This record gives sequence, C-alpha cells and structure tokens, in this order.
Amino acid sequence: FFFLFQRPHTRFFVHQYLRYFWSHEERAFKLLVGLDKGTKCSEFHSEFHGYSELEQRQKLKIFGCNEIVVEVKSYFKLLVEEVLNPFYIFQLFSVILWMCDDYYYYAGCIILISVISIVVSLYETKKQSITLRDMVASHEVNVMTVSRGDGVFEELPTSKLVPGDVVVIPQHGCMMSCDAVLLVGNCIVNESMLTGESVPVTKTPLPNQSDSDEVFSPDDVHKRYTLFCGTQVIQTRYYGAGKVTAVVVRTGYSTTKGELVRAILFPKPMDFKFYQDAIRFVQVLFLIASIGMIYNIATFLSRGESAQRIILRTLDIVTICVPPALPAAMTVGTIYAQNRLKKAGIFCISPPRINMCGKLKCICFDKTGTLTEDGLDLFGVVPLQENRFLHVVQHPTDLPIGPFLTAMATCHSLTMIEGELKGDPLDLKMFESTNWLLEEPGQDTSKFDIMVPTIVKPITKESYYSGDTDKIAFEVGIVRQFVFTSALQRMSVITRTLGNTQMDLYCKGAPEKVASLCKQETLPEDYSDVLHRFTMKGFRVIALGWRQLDPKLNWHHAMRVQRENIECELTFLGLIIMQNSLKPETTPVIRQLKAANIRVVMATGDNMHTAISVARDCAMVDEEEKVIMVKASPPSKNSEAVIHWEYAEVNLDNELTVSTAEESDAVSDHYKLLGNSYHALNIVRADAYHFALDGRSFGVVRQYFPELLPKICVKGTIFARMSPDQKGQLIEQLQDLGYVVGMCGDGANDCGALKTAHAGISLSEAEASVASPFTSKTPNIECVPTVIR
Ligand SMILES: Nc1ncnc2c1ncn2[C@@H]1O[C@H](COP(=O)(O)OP(=O)(O)OP(=O)(O)O)[C@@H](O)[C@H]1O
Repeated sequence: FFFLFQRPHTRFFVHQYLRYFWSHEERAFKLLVGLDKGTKCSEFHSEFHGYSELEQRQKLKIFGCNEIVVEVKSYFKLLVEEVLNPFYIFQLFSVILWMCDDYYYYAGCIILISVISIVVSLYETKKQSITLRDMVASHEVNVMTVSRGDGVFEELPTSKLVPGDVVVIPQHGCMMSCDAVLLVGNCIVNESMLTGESVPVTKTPLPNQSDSDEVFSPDDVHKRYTLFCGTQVIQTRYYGAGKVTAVVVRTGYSTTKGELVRAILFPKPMDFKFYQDAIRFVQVLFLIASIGMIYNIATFLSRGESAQRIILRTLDIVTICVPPALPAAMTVGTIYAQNRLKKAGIFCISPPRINMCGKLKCICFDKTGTLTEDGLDLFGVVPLQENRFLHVVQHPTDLPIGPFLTAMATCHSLTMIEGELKGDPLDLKMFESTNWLLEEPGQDTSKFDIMVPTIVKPITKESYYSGDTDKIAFEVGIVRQFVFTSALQRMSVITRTLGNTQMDLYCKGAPEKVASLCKQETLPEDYSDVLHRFTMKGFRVIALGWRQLDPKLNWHHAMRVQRENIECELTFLGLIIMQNSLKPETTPVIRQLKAANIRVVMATGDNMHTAISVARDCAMVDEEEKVIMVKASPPSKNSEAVIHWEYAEVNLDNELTVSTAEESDAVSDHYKLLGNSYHALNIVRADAYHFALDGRSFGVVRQYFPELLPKICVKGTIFARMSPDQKGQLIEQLQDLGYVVGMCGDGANDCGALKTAHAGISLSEAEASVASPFTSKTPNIECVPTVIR
C-alpha cells in the first residue's frame, strides 16, 4: 500500500464492504489487506512504534473507517427486493389473469395471503437485521489510546484506527474493535462472540526474534498472540506500570469478526440439490402445462371461440400447473420454523439454512463438552516412583510435595476474575484437587523477582518447607505461560520456587504428545499398556512432564525463549485420569438419529481409544459392530507411505498392511482390501464395521492415498486427535461424498467445521455467536433432532 500511497489518484471499488485497489504494476484490481499477509513477525517489534497524525490520516483514506456497520434496510427497499423475486412476479401475472377472467374470489384470497406473507417477512427480515446490527455493535468502545511514537500517547476514536497503529489495551480490559497482535504483556480474553466458548483464553506477546523470517499469520500459527475484534479483554497483565500494547493488523470488515458478519450478510450461494430439483420440477410442470395449452388451443380453435377467450383459457392452464402461492407458503414456513426454533432455545442467524436442515444425512459431533460433560471429574492420578507407575491415587492432596503436585498446581491458565477462579474446566478440576491457593499479587511482587504475576502455595501447615537457616514458605511463582492450543495438544509453564535459583518447566497435555517430548528413559516400561488400559475404559488421560531449566536462564531469557527450545528433554511425571461421562441426553439422541438412517460421526481432539470407548458407550458403534483402526504413516527413508489396518479391540493377529501406491490401487476395493484376512472378510459381508482414524493418519491418507479417502470416510465413524483444520477438512470430504452434513460442537476447536457444514449448531451460553448459523442455549445434543425436524 505504500506504492498506492505515492499516487494520489488511485482507483478503487468496494465490493461486499471490502476495498479493491488498482495496481498499476500488475494491471489488476487487488484486494486491500492489512498487516495480516506478508508481514514478518520480527517487523512488528522493529517497525511499528506509532504513527504520526499525518501518517494516520493518510492511511485512513486508504483503509477507510474501522467500523462494522450492518445496514438495516428501509421497508421500501426490502419490499422492492422481496417483490422482485420471480415467484412474486409470476403471482402478479396470475392474479391479473384471474381478474381478467372475472375470477375474483380466488384471486382475492391469493392477494390476501401474499400480502400477509410479505408483511410478515418484511417485519421479520427487518427485525433480524436489527438484531444482527445490535449483536455486531454490542458494547463497542469508542476511544482507544494510541502511541504517537517517542512515548507520546493520544486518545483516538476507534473508528479511526488503521493497520499499523500501536494501541494500549486498558488494564481493566475492553471490547476489541480491531484485530491486533500483542507486543507486550498478557491479556485474558473472552472469545465467546467468535467461538461460542466462554472459557477465558490467555493471549501472550508475540516473541521478539529479530533473526527470524517467519511470516505473521493471525488465523492459525499466531492466533495465541492475536486479540480479535469482537472479543472481550477481561484483564491485562504486565509488570509494574508498564503498558500492554498491541499493533493493529486488520480493521473493519477485514477483521475476523467482519469476515463472519460478511458471511452472514452475503452467504455463499450453496450448490444445493434442492434448488436444482426445484427448477427441474417447475420445468416439468411447464412441460405438462404446454401440452395442455396446445390441446386447449386446438380444441378452442375447432370450436371457433374468440381470441380473448383462447388466450385467457390457455394462460390459465399455466397458473393451474405452477402453484402461485408457493413463495408465500415458503416464506411463511421459514418464518414459523425460525420462531419454533427460538422457542426451543435455538437461535438461527441464517434462516435460508433452515430448509436445508430437513435434508441432513450425516451429523458430526465433537466429543468433549458436546457428547460428554465439559466439567470432567478427576478420577485419580498416577504418579511415578523410580520410573514405575504407582497405583491410582484418588486424592492428589495425599501426595507429598514434589514435581508431580507442583505440576498440577502450576500448569494451567487459571486466573482470578472478580475473586473467582476461572478458566478451562479441566484446569480448574485439576488445580482444585490439589487444594493449593492461587494468588495474583498484582503490583506487589517484591518477593521473587520484580516480575512474578501469579503465585501458588499449599494451604496446609505441614507443607511448609523448612530450609537449613530460615523457615521459608513453599511458594511457586508462575513466571511464564505457554498457552494450550488444540494444534499443539499441550501447555506449559515456567516456574520458580521461592528460594530456588533455578527455574522449572512443567508441561501437561495429550499423553502421546508429552511422551514424545520426554527423555525416553524416563518413560516407564509399561507406559503404553497403562495408558491403553485407561483410555480403553473411556477415561480422558492427561500426562505431565517436568524439567529443571538451565541455572543460567534468567528472567529475561525466560521471557524470550521459544517454547520449542525448552519443551523437550522432559522427565515424565505421570498421568492425570479424568472421568469422561456422557451427558444423559447423548445416547437417546444418537439412537434416534441412527434409527432415522442419519449417519453419526465423531470428530474429536482426544485420544483414539477414549474416543472409541465413548462411541461405544453412546451407541454410535453398536455392541456387535467392530471398529477397524486405520493407521497410516508417511513415507520415510526406507519405506513408502503405508496403511495399516487393525481391529481396535482385538489382538493384533488380524492386522494387515498395505504399502506403496500400486498396492493401494489394489486395495481401493473393499473386498480386495480386507479379503486378505478371513475375519475382515466376514466383517465386510456383515457390513457391521466402522473405521476409526486419528488426525495424523487422516493427513497421510489425504496426501498419499487420496483415492481411498472417500471409501474410508463412507465407513469412518471415529476421527480422533483431529486438529481444528482437520475437522473442517473432514466435513468437506463428507460433503464431497454427497452428504448434507451437520456439525454440532461447543466452540473453539470446532469453529472451522461449524462454518463449513451445511448446518453448524454451536452449543453455547452466549445468546448468539457469529460462530455458526445455529446456536443452542441448551448445552446438549437434543437440539439436533429439533433442528432436523
Ligand atoms: N487445558 C489443557 N491443558 C493441557 N492439555 C490439554 C488441555 N485440554 C486438552 N488437552 C489435551 O489436548 C488434547 C486436544 O484437545 P482439544 O481441545 O483439541 O480436544 P478435546 O477437548 O480433547 O476434544 P473435542 O475435540 O472432542 O472437544 C486433549 O485430548 C487433551 O489431551
């Protein structure tokens, strides 16, 4: 845009609220983007220190105001748009025709019905867009402090923000009115408006690595450093009186929220079979009508009737064949449906989708929080002693103070909001089970370094640790947090115990992930067996790892260090076992859907065996049905990509392996594929099997065995360890197979999938989030049959 800058006479046009500028060099119109494309991460720290007033004004001309305003059309405008619909024009034609034919009563009825339907639909459309406008504009702050460089700050209306502005996030939070990347300080954010999930999320500053060429990408890799428009910053954290600053990367309709609002205002025309069929249906009716017309003309001519009568009678046949009250019926139907949904606690922001819901043939469910309870109960913990698993300890308070207990007390992103501990339900249960105290000391951090934000300590007296000289209370300060992301499947913290010079790193996450980061000699021999034992029973298992950091690592280094560089060489500490109970409504709904011949699929971020066990418990997989795990590995130095099939719950003697592309050709037929194994053949015949695969295999199959993917998806029921992107890809794949697909999830890692699906239903307390077309207030899957009905 600097290039555009130098030329005062630039040409641009606005399409669906986005600006496209003429590029003289490329001789084409180009979409105007903010700093979200092509800017290096390091540049945010080195290049952006605040614009001068002049620079700001110039940029504002290019980017336009930072506003997302939903236009509420006047009744007249809506009427013109509504009435210009081809169906209504046909209706007008029919009514005129009937009037000419002295056919007043019926014409009168149709006029009456149509007027009512138009009035109702205008009223509802207007109400809808007012709701959308209010939802979009809710609690916007009007001014923000921006940096003008050299330590000068100024208040600026948020509508004037431009990409590149350095804004100060107020200490007590604010509603974000632009997308911005955090430079300094931490922020606790409620992203429910965008994700539907109201668990507070911690955002940390973008690491400052001057030597890195990494390009900034706010929507995936660098999400955890980005504050999104429409989300509520609840609190900020920084040490002393330092300001928490962020660089604006996108404004107005280019922000994530703007994008979502645009998706509602300008829905992608869906290539939906219903419309094609509707057109075909009308064509067939016309064909029948024209036969009638020809017959009519012939008989009337032979009888020598007048021309007027012939025309009237002939055209009348068209109005008999094509029902003129159709549009009125459709509009009224949709409006009633929307109201009925509302009564059932389901909010719909995109009424045209309602028609599609009746055609749903496959529903994907997220697991945790959707099929199973969100607030998992702690079943127990399994710590290690001399590299061996101990028995399950039900109350972590019985454990001696040591790395395991400290990990449970520190490795979370909980935060105090108005005196109450808030955060991920899993973190909350884990921390509460330790019976430790969490203190957020605010500005008073003198005991540690000047910079420790949060302290945890045991409550009981015995837990005081007595050193050689003084009695020092056992307290651990959480120096830095690497937040949890679904894609990384883990989180960690850097901590310092009072009195220690050395810092520690505690990591918790998916067992497979944590184990891969641990020194292999620290894993007990029976690690896989024990993990398998718990996951098979449907428990949700989380692993803990620990490492003492280099004594040379001081506070400043700790603040800058890359998580990949220290989340390695860990010592394995043990497992946390969480109960994963189904919501009581889950199983009946799953049975009901299956009885209606609607496919049910699970897409979860959790462990494969846990997922299979939950699928069995909720009757997604019936007792007599088998589950075949599809395990695919990418090519390595010695071998090509391989697919390996094995029963999930039987010994491994039924496995068979397929490698190389030629073989994969051979396997593309199910009979050939499984025919190598007697048992497998039986299964195919009985048709009573389900495929289960994890995210890694899904990726490999997509890349190396694309011809097999449709076949796997047709029989795939359990998709475990799926990243948020993969959930979306799965929905696309099912859509490619011709299914009308619904997705029901509870937010965060399902957002992509909720948007991709034909009907995305988000379970959320937030009245309506822009995350998906349907939002159900009741947090269970009973809403799915309601939506389908
Ligand atoms: N707060 C957390 N801290 C550390 N690890 C976690 C945390 N929450 C989840 N995990 C681990 O990361 C994995 C992936 O989590 P993710 O949120 O993507 O999916 P999920 O919650 O398991 O399931 P679903 O997709 O069904 O909601 C989990 O299975 C768990 O092992």
